[in-house]
Amino acid sequence: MFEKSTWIKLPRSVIVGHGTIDRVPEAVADLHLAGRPLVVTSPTPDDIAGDRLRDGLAGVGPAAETVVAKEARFETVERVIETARAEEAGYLVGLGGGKPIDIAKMAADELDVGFVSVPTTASHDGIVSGRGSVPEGDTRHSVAADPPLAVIADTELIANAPWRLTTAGCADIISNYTAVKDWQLANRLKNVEYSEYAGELSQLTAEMLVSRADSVKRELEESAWLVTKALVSSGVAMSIADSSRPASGAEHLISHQLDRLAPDAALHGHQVGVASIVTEYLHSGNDGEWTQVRDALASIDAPVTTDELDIDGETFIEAVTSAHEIRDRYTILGDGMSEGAAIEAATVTGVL
Ligand SMILES: NC(=O)C1=CN([C@@H]2O[C@H](COP(=O)(O)OP(=O)(O)OC[C@H]3O[C@@H](n4cnc5c(N)ncnc54)[C@H](OP(=O)(O)O)[C@@H]3O)[C@@H](O)[C@H]2O)C=CC1
Ligand SMILES: O=C(CO)COP(=O)(O)O
Ligand SMILES: [Zn+2]
Repeated sequence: MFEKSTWIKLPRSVIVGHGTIDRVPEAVADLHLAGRPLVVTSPTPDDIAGDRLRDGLAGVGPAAETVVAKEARFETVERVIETARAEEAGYLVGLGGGKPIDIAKMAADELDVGFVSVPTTASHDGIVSGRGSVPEGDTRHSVAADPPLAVIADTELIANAPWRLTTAGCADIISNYTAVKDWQLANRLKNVEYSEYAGELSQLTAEMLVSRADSVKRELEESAWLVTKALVSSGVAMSIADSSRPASGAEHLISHQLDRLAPDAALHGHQVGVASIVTEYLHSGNDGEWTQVRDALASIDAPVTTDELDIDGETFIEAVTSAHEIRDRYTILGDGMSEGAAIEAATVTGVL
């Protein structure tokens, strides 16, 4: 008897383009979101776009309250939940990079209210996905949460954000190549459920971005457009899989370890990019596709070495050799790499 079932949760509206922040009220009305909005943001996005967003929202409902969050921690999520309850917020709007968007996403999930994502950077696919990521103590929690009801990405704002944030978003997408390979490996070796649709979509997203890498250029709004659309597509792949597997394999495990060992040294996307050069080498060997991954990263100005990440080689090797411990997610790292093998892989690929 056939007993499978699936529930795919996706954003209902995705609005990407020039000046779209002014369409947030329209999207809110279209979704029938009602009551007082609570804007969750961080200092820079609040300065850049907070008033414009709040003024717009005041046209379709009560004046918005705001929480300015500096850190993505569980206690910040709690603070947002308390404020939302005290203000009887009807829905939450995350304005900014990954930090405020994750916080708003997790708080909205707990409160069971609607959540709208208004990214001001295209730094990774968490701006669209149904996952929140919070560092806590020695580990990082990747938490399932409902994806945003709407994603409204203003390419003008995103294009004016520091270029390195956009190259980090590109690198997060390029790392989909190795994430999918890890997922397929886990399927073959450990019978982990694999979705062909999600895997193909994730891979296709990376291929399309790489094939258009020539158009990814500093201060070109078209770059923000290309990268944001790729992040949306990657987020959809994760929603189809109901897992971050299509976009998060061993390269993400290594990056999560780097967050712990060298906090705030480099951006998430840049770390996963460099790590994916090494994990691609582990998958396909010396004559394999790791040079393509490296060249794709280099072509969009993303780091390809530990020096460019501003992380020392020893720390990187420690992250590679311990990454398998942090999560029950089978990858090419298996039950762990020896230090010698990790140094060899990082040296051959020029990462060290
Ligand atoms: N949910 C998921 O799947 C994932 C979540 N993450 C999480 O996302 C976070 C990292 O994402 P990231 O976007 O780098 O984090 P941030 O939200 O910290 O944004 C990065 C920096 O960019 C600044 N900024 C944001 N928008 C603009 C703009 N338009 N112009 C100028 N500066 C701007 C921020 O300012 P300010 O300092 O004022 O905030 C911050 O300094 C981490 O918390 C990580 O755990 C990472 C990967 C996946
Ligand atoms: O960053 C991600 C996908 O790009 C998701 O990371 P996690 O698997 O840690 O949630
Ligand atoms: Zn990522």
